[in-house]
Order: sequence, then C-alpha cells, then structure tokens
Amino acid sequence: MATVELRDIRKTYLKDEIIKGVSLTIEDREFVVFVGPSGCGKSTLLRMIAGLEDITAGDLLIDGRRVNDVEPAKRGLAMVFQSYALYPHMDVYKNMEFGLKLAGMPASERSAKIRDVARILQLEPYLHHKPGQLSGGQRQRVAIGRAIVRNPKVFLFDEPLSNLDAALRGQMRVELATLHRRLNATTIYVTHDQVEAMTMADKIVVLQGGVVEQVGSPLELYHHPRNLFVAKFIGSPPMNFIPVVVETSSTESVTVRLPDETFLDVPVDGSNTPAGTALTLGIRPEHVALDEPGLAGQVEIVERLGAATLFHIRLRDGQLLVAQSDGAADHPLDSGVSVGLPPRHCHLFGADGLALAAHARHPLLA
Ligand SMILES: Nc1ncnc2c1ncn2[C@@H]1O[C@H](COP(=O)(O)OP(=O)(O)OP(=O)(O)O)[C@@H](O)[C@H]1O
Repeated sequence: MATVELRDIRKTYLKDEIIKGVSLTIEDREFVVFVGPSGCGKSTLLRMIAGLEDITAGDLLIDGRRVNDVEPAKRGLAMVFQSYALYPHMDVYKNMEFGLKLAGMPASERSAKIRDVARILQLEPYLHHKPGQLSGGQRQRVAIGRAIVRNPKVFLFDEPLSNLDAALRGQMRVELATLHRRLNATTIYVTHDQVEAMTMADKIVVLQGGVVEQVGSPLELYHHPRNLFVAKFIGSPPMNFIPVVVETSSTESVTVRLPDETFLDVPVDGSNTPAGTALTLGIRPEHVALDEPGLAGQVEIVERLGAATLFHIRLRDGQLLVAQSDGAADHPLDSGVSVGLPPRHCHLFGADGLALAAHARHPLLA
C-alpha cells in the first residue's frame, strides 16, 4: 500500500511563490504524471515529495502519515533523474548495489536482488560494464534498476527519457508501462512531453504557474479539457482555435457566428452566455471535416505522416486551421477547400478561458 496525499502544498523561494497551493491524492498503484510547460513547478513539486526540497506550507502524507519533516531516505521512495546520476567509476552491478549496501543488506541477498532486477531490465550482459560503455537507454535502465532494487513504496521519475532520441523514448515508454504493470508500485512521473503523459498515465495532473489546471485520465483531458490552457497543451497536433461571437444561447446550445458570418449551433450549456459575448471555438485537427460545407480556405502546407496527412488551411480571415485526414487524402498545394466543423466536436471557451459544459460525454468516458 502506498498512497501519497498533498494538502495545500506551497513553496516559496525568496519571496516568490512557485507552488501555489496544490492538493492532490495519488492512489495506491496509480501511475500519475505531472505535466506542464517549463517552469510550471513540476520538478519542484516532485522534489518536495522526495524530500529534496523543504515544503513551505501544507501537508504531505504518505500512507496517511505526515512526512514533511521525514528525511528523504526514510520516506520509502526512490527517484530516477533525467541525468541518470550513475557513479561513473562503478560498474552496473556496483551502481545497483550501492544503496543496498548502505542499507545494510547482506551480500547474498543483494546479489539475488540485483540479478533478478537485471533480468527484468535485460541488463544481465552489462553487469560488469561501466556507465561510459553503455548507450543512453541502457544507462537509463540502470538508473531505473537502482531504484527498483530498493523496493520503494513509490517511484518518482523526473523527466527520465528526455535525454534519449525519439525512437528510444518510444521504446522506453513501453518498457516503463510494462514495468509498472509488473511491479504495481505507485508512480509519480514528471515530464513536459504531453505524449509521454497521454501514453503512460492513469491520471494526468496539468500544472501551470504553480497551480493545478486539471486532473483527469488522459481521455478525460483530451475530450473534456476544462479550460483553454489544457485544451492547448494536450493533443498533438494541437487543437485549432477560432474566435466566434454568440448569436443566441440556451441551456441546450450556443449558436455562434463564425469569422465568415455563417452560424454554427454547438451543443453546450450556454445558460450564462448572452448574445454578443466573444468566445473561442476549439476543434481538434482530426475532427475538422475536409470537403464538407463550412469555412472556405486554401491549402498552404501538406504534411504527410504516412498513416495520416495534415493539411494546413489558410481561411479567408487569414487564420490557419489544421485538418488531419487519413494518409490517402489528397489536396494539392494552393487548391481551394471547404472545411466543416462538426458541432458535437466543437468546444467553446469563455473570456475567462473556462470551457462551457458539453452535454454529451465521450463514449469511452460515459
Ligand atoms: N532553488 C531555486 N531558487 C529559486 N527559484 C527556483 C529554484 N528552483 C526552481 N526555481 C524556480 O521555480 C520555478 C519552477 O521550477 P521547476 O524546476 O519546478 O519547473 P519545471 O516545471 O520542472 O520546469 P522544467 O521543465 O524546465 O524543469 C521556476 O520559475 C524556477 O525558476
């Protein structure tokens, strides 16, 4: 059992409040990802959980026990850093053994443990290699192995894959997900990469400027972002945004005027949205319907990804809209095209950035 609870956690450096009251529960065995742009405070939050930074205010509980003042080694956590932090003069075996030796584990037990973990991580052939003789992915596996041998209650990962190339990152993502299923340990993982967050997390915590913007499953955040920030941050290629003005509204829907003076009836609760209100309409590239009646534009850039093709379309009002189609779709550069905006896939955001509530839940979330 290992739950981690943050109650109104705050961090102040000099006079700047960097973490502005974060409350959150991380359930036993959950894989939680902290994601957000550079400087949002995700590493600081992780380091406070690890005990590497003091907590200015609030309570941190592990398994229900307040641990604000408990030293890092006694919190039952293991942290894996972006830089791997391996000892260069020690071989893989000794790197993994070091912490166990310090903890006073007998040599035979240490050896059994290390060999077991080396097998899981496919590091057996490298046990007597020094870190300098290993590839980036192998070094990262050693860093993970060093954490696993200690049987921590909670794993903390601070951008562990960001030094790896794209292909290896993809492979390590799958390995980490497999490892998590196998070890079933509570995991907190920090990244600025929303793809890592989407593919690995049970629960994503989106941070900005030291506050939590939204907490939810990957699909919850993808299909029901609660504000513009989350809508912009989650999803690749990102959601398109179009300025619109409310024509009429009701509890059932909002009719908005698009830049080309046509109207669209979006099924969201518009009960507090008077006519004339400026809103932002959001639609994901895969939901933009190419060659359907709608906004007129011209194909400016075509990105062929193989399975999918992205068309960057310059609308009449000068704005660019990205439409994602299957790989077979074809539209020559500079050709005219019409794009439909299916209302049930449209999101509306108010001037405060908050999403107007949609009536329908995504089928996988209903
Ligand atoms: N020791 C420190 N003293 C003063 N300010 C700090 C200190 N450590 C971090 N900060 C500030 O706190 C903020 C959050 O930093 P943090 O490293 O947690 O961000 P992050 O979201 O992890 O960013 P990145 O993805 O770039 O690592 C930043 O504005 C940073 O400048």
